Amino acid sequence: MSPLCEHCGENMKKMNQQVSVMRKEIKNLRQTLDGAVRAHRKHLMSIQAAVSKADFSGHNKKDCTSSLSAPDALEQGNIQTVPIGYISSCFSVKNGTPRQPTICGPSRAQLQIQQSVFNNPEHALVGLEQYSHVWIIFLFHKNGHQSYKAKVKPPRLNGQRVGVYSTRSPHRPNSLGLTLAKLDKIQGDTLHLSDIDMIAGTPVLDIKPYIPEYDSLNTRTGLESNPDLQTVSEEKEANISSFHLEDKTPGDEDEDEILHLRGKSEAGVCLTPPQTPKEAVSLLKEVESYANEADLTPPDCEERDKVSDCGKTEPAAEIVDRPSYGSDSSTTIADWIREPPVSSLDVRFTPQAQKQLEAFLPAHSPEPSECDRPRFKFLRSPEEAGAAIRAVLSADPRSVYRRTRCRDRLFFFSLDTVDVTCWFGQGFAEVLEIRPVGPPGPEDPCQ
Ligand SMILES: C[S@@+](CC[C@H](N)C(=O)[O-])C[C@H]1O[C@@H](n2cnc3c(N)ncnc32)[C@H](O)[C@@H]1O
Repeated sequence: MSPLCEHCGENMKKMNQQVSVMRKEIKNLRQTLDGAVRAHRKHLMSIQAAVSKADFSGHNKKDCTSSLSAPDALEQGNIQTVPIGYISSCFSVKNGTPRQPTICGPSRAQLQIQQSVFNNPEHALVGLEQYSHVWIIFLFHKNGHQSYKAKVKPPRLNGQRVGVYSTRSPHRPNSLGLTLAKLDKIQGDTLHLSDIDMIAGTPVLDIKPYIPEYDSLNTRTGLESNPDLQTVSEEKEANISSFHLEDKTPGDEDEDEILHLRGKSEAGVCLTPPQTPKEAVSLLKEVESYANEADLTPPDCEERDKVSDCGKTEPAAEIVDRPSYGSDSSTTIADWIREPPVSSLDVRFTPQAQKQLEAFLPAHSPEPSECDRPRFKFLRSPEEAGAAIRAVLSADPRSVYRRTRCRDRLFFFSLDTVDVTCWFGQGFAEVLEIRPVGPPGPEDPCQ
């Protein structure tokens, strides 16, 4: 017979059995809670990944659900890109499009920020009007195929092969392009650009202001050694961030949300493993409220940054004797960019082609639209169009294949609303015909 408890008179053995059942239940409960905490933590991470993606590519909250299924993807660099807009430009096909933005100044484009990316696309452009140039990061969407090779033959190297990463070839892993464009003006949600080398329909992934203090080594070298300049630059940066924080207008939902989330993340949330069920329950609640408010910065990111900054080791640089560029002794470029083996061409127009070009009306001419003269869409005058055509042709836009195998064939390209027909001789290109753009002709195997 088991002894009885001297306080309550209950059977001690029975009581011990009840205690051990309760212990088991507590253990189970703890495991369940641990599991729930782990699941919430995972959920939280996926939201963090989704929103940092929203921050990066312009997703808004309603679009984020699609990325929740790939929380680890971002960490591994596998992001799903979302175009912020599509280029509308004076170049409709690759053929004849300048190889770099500097080749043809009047090459104009517009970029309208998509309504699906920001509720108020024009808000994303506030402040950008203070810059004269912007970096455009885009997709070479008309590469035709996704294949790429480690070595390529840039047209300017006339058949010689170099590593793809020493070139600006469109055919590269990820098909990303980078253009420094002139920002002519911003109207609402639309950027008006010039000096571009992208064809119409190019999906744009990002825009960043061109800041010589950061982006040009010439200016950067000066900045490092000139404390006054550094102060100006820091002030400029401070102004930009305070502008972001203060210049909120009602209806600025996206910006408000991101600012709110950033503020919350500074408080952080403790994600150390719970030691007791009580801790687990309280952590669970914290995680739940945190996740519900979509607080999105990984709690350990500051820590990670510190570690990577401190532990950064520079790879040993290969010492190569490279000639410096111009007066700037800190910058070097490949010889073939400065002195390409392909020389620039003289460009001439036949009298007939010249006359045909002059018949075109400028984009904003007061002539009635029903007038039967053809009209430019982007270009401002026949002179500007002539300069653009000269610029394109003098850089010899032919592929190496065409230059060597189809030397005698006519070359066609479009610029704005103009179809250009020309031919190439030794050291020159001649424009034979200028016509308003028509439907595309049969595919030319040489193009
Ligand atoms: C050599 S790439 C340089 C582009 C950019 N400046 C860069 O460095 O990444 C420029 C050429 O890419 C081609 N191109 C432009 N837009 C394109 C697009 N959306 N898809 C495929 N090719 C394109 C045109 O033939 C143009 O001459």
